[in-house]
This record gives sequence, C-alpha cells and structure tokens, in this order.
Amino acid sequence: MQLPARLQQVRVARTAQKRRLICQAGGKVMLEVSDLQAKVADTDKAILKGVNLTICEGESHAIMGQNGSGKSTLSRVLVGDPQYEVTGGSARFQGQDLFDLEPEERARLGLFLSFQSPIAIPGVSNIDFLRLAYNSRQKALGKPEVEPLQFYGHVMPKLDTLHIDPSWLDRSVNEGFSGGERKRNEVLQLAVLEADLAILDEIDSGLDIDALRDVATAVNGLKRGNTATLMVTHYKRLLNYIHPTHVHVMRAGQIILSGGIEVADVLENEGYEGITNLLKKEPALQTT
Ligand SMILES: Nc1ncnc2c1ncn2[C@@H]1O[C@H](COP(=O)(O)OP(=O)(O)OP(=O)(O)O)[C@@H](O)[C@H]1O
Repeated sequence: MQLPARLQQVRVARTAQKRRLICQAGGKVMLEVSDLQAKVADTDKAILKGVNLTICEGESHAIMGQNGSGKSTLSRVLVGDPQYEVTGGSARFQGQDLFDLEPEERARLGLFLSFQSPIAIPGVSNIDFLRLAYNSRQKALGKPEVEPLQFYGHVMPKLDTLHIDPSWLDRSVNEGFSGGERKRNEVLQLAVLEADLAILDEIDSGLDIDALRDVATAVNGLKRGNTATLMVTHYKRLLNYIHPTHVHVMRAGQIILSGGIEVADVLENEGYEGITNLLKKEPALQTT
C-alpha cells in the first residue's frame, strides 16, 4: 500500500535520525542516503528500490552483493551519471542536497568515483588532466591555483607511493594502459584530488597481487579523520588491506544487511546463501 506523501517523509526522516546516532561520538555525518530510488533514464527499469546508507567522517564502508544487485548504479547515481534518473528518496553530502548539484559541483565538494572501467582520454596528458582537476577543486575550496612546477611537487610523492613511473604523467589519460594500470591511474587521481569521500568501484578487479597492495596502501595513506571511503567489491581480499568499519550486502536494489567484517566472513565462507540463511534465522537483522 502506498503511504500518503507526508507520512512517507516522516518515515524517511525518522530512519535518518535513527541512523545518525550510529556516528562515532563527535564524528560528523558525511553522506546520508535515505530511501533512494532510481531507474534507467527514459525507461521504466527501476534499479535502486529504497537504499538507506549513512557514512560518517573517518569510516570505511564496503558494499558487497551479487552481480546485478545495483552496487555500481548506486555509485553512479551518487556522482550524477545522466544514465540514471532519481525517482524517490534523498541524498545529502556534506550537508548539501546532492541532487541539487551538477556532477562537477559534487566533485568539487569532495566526492570522487573511481570507475569499474576507467575511460581513456586521447590527446590529454595525465599531468594536464590532473592539474586541471586539482585546480578546479582548489578554486572550490577558495585556495590558490597551482602552477605546473608547483604541481610537480604535489604529484611526485603520490607517484612514489603508488610505484608509478613518472613517464606516465606525459602519456594521454589511460590511452594504451592495461586494465590494472588504469586502476592505478584512478587511484593516482584520487590521491591528487584528496577527495573527502572516495567511492571505489571494484578497484581490486584486474589488479595483480603487488598492484592490489600498492593501491590499498595508497588508499589507506589518504585516510584522514575527516575523510571516508565507500568500496564496492566482490572479494574479502581487498578488505584485508583496507579494513572496513561497515560492510553492507545489497540485493535487488536495496541494502538488506549491514554489519562489520563478520558479514564479509559469512559471504566468504558460505556465499550469498549464507546471508539468506542468516536472515531467515534472524529476520530482525534485515535492514530493509
Ligand atoms: N544503463 C542501463 N541500462 C539498462 N540496464 C542497466 C543499466 N545500468 C544498470 N542496469 C541493470 O541494472 C542492474 C544493476 O546493475 P549494476 O551495474 O548496478 O549491478 P552491480 O551490482 O554493480 O553488478 P556487478 O557486480 O556485476 O558489477 C543490472 O541488471 C544491470 O543490467
């Protein structure tokens, strides 16, 4: 039964209020997603069917879920991918209504998404691309833009951490890069931009063991008390490096279970059937 609109709002506000209490003492809510619904633009295909998620400063969240459960769609809707249309619910980031902002405004506000399949930009060098993005964020923060030489000083230590050869800076963005190199390049972008909330969509896919360790080390090195991470992953191995404070399971466009690393352990040992069995035994654990 459809609830009257007013009642619906109250319910959303109440659940949001309840979740806010989860924040560590003193910690600020960074992202608050309430009953988010979204469909593929210009179609009737609904994908997100009421997602609730609260991320506080200093937290690392992992979202796991079977193929097609809506994890990437959630990431893309948050950054404003025009492929999708928001049909209900809300999302606030750093106190602002996310859906009132253009994608580039969301980025300037400190939201970063590393794509599952990063695209190439022929003709634009990595260093120019990085400096442009960096200066755009500097401007938004009311800080001075940096000159090329000064920017080298900012980017060089990041290359070191990621074990990236400086020659990458002169190459066109991702052109001719292998899948794993593209992922590393994405984390370089993240490191340079120093985003507040990094959404990492399957950052571990296609990485060899050393690259996974480098990427995870770099992500861990970026953590500050007032930043947060949202990782989409299929495997616990990433979580062995980037320790999550929260692990969520997504099914059919909703987050159905939230907990700590033990949720990833159930998945690793028993698969999604283990989650279904757990929720059958303990229905109260189900979040939606
Ligand atoms: N632009 C689109 N047009 C049509 N269907 C789409 C579109 N984007 C997503 N979908 C469908 O929505 C569902 C959720 O897709 P999504 O990519 O969010 O899943 P996922 O949980 O990230 O999956 P995976 O683990 O395989 O990456 C899938 O059935 C997918 O085919």
